[in-house]
Amino acid sequence: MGFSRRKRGNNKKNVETKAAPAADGSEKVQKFFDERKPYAIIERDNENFKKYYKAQNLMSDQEFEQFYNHLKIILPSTFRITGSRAAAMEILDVVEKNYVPSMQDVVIDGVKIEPPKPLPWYPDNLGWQVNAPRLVIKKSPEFQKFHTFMVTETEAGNISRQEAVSMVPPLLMDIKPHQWVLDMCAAPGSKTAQIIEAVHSNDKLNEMPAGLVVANDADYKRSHMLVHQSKRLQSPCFMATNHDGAHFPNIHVPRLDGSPNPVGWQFDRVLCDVPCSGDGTIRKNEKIWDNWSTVNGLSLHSTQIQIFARGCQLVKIGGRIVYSTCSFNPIENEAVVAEVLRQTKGAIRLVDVSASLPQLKRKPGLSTWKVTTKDGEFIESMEDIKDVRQRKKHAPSTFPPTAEELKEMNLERCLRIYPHQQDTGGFFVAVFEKIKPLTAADRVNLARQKGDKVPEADVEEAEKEMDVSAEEIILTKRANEDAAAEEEAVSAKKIKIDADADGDEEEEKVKPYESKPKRDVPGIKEAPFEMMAADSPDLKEITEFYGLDPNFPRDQFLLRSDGNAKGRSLYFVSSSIKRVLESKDFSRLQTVNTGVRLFVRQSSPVENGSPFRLTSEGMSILDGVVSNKRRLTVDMEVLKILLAEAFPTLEEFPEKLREKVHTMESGCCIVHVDDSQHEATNGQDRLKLTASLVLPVWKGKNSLNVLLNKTDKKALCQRIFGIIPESTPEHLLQRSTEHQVLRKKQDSAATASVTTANDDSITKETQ
Ligand SMILES: C[S@@+](CC[C@H](N)C(=O)[O-])C[C@H]1O[C@@H](n2cnc3c(N)ncnc32)[C@H](O)[C@@H]1O
Repeated sequence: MGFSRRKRGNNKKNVETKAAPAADGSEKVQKFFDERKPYAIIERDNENFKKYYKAQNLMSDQEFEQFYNHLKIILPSTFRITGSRAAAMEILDVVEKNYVPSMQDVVIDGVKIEPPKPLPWYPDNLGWQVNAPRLVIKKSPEFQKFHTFMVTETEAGNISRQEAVSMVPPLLMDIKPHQWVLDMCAAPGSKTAQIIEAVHSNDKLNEMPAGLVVANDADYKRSHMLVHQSKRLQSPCFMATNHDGAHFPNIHVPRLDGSPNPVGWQFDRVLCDVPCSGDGTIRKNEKIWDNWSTVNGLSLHSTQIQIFARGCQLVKIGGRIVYSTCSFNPIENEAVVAEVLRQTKGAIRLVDVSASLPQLKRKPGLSTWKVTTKDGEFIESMEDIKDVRQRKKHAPSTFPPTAEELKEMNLERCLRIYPHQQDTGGFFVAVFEKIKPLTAADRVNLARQKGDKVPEADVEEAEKEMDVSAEEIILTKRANEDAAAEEEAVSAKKIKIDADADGDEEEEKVKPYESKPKRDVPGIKEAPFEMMAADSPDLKEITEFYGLDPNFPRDQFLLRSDGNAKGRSLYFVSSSIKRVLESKDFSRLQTVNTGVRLFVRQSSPVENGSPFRLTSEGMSILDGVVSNKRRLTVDMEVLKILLAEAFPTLEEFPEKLREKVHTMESGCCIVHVDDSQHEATNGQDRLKLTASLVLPVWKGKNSLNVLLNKTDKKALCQRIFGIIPESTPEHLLQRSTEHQVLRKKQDSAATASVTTANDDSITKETQ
């Protein structure tokens, strides 16, 4: 039996979509999905897919039918509530108390629509599922209201749309705040976001985590998606890099105690969420029904092994490495796991995670599977491939392990998650621990850790490993650039790979990694990373004006000058990121971004003010270090004015606040919102703040203006007060008296000067 590759575009047009009945009643809701697109161009059926997976013996025949039918049902949407714990709990409170109760009894066209519900296995109810197609949203005011809330909060970065099963790997990494974590194939970054949150999970104790997160992606353009992701999480412990994961560079990192002999950079946790054929996302990416073929998995098998094997070198002894794909295919899953277990010769072992996330339904990994050629022909061994050229290209590691090998491997410890088990996408996850040295660098690090004498031979070998790796980076780059001309690369180009199992908004499709020189990527310009001297005049000026806490580390600032000698923005990094930046090999690392922007140089000077303004993304750090000199406390009434009005003047605020403001020089300050009076006032109409809220504000001669971008301001105003902020300054100016206009104009000149591309709301609202 052979599976020929279906030609693209040979799918039947205007075929009515076929939704199979689902066992759990979701077929009722499916009706609304199907109404949405009655003449879908994709037929949800693929004989080759069905035969291939049936042959893999994944489950009983009866269950297979259930599995296959469930693939045809459109995926419910799922989301995660993100951000620091306190902020996430606040959003959760709103969802649970304001929205879910109102959606309990919605019936549309005789079908009862279930309200959003928490994913039972996701910790602290922070993962949610919503089974409401567009038609339901249109017809139900309750769902419509919730949808608007979701859109606003997603834009503000407080909610992240992510496929439920894609949330599993970071949870199984078991990350602690002090750990160093590498995400090898990270873009667009939904799992990175979860990792950053885990490293910051102790933030309520006001601790700067000792851990760090490096998010890497081989695709230069996609690696910039990680910058966006990290920016809203405001972590000084984060770095985005751009390398082929299989050749992630070796870096020496200065030792903590300052002693000589820097250590090789290794991580406590590594995630290899490798590029894969993505057939586990078929419910969302319907095109897979049309495009599916065995070629996709076979073409990626070797790349997956290389990335995972490099991950094993980069993880510390005692550390954890997680391998995952959004594919059902054993060639991309167990076969990769088995080969890397083989190659690492007992240095890593599969961890039994059956007790973790107990409510998550899963099946064990396969111990055996069927292999095909690229033409879809089932084969038992390499000898079955008659064409010599084909045989040369086929990886022997695609075949299942021998009975002897299996005894050591424990492949059943892998997790297979199927869509019909809990109405999700499909995923494969395997969790490993490094238990023995794998490289000379491991042996050196282990000996140093134990305080043992380090054998000279190991040190030399470790240095050689470093050099080989550096050389490899250059060689692979060249090889990759040349590869474009080769036949393999041409065929690879045809394969559309789903990069993202995550159900994020962007339905990104990427090709397997092909190195592209940076100059080919338009629109992306990078500034160099330069550590600032702790006693630099700029930092002295900032310290003075904002009364920075003397204990705040001034030697952890980065200057990114964007080619401007005076520098525009000051970024703050954690001490662990600083160690990396100070590595003698730092230039080997293609760093895309790091640090949280705390201060921005203003384009025009302000009389008696600081040349630097504060940023909204820096608030969580600055809140603890800016003195009372540049701080105001306001109540909810004042906050409402600040958020809802486009350009509030001082006259609108209570006298006590006005008095304090008058004593301050013009410029930036921090506003702390006090909601302790909530019960005493008409708090029932609005959200009670459970986490502290701090905002950057520009204090002008006669006005106070919140320095938030439009999206964040709108989300906050809507969430707390249920209103949309005023946004048209012209309209406001027209309404104002001559006197007010004059004064506002005076202030607007100063305020406009503090505006940057990111905090653009003020410019528009004051000019
Ligand atoms: C499945 S996606 C990762 C999804 C991501 N972990 C998330 O949760 O948002 C795979 C990613 O691997 C990247 N990639 C492909 N080949 C790579 C390689 N050799 N090294 C590192 N990344 C690679 C792709 O650009 C793609 O962004």
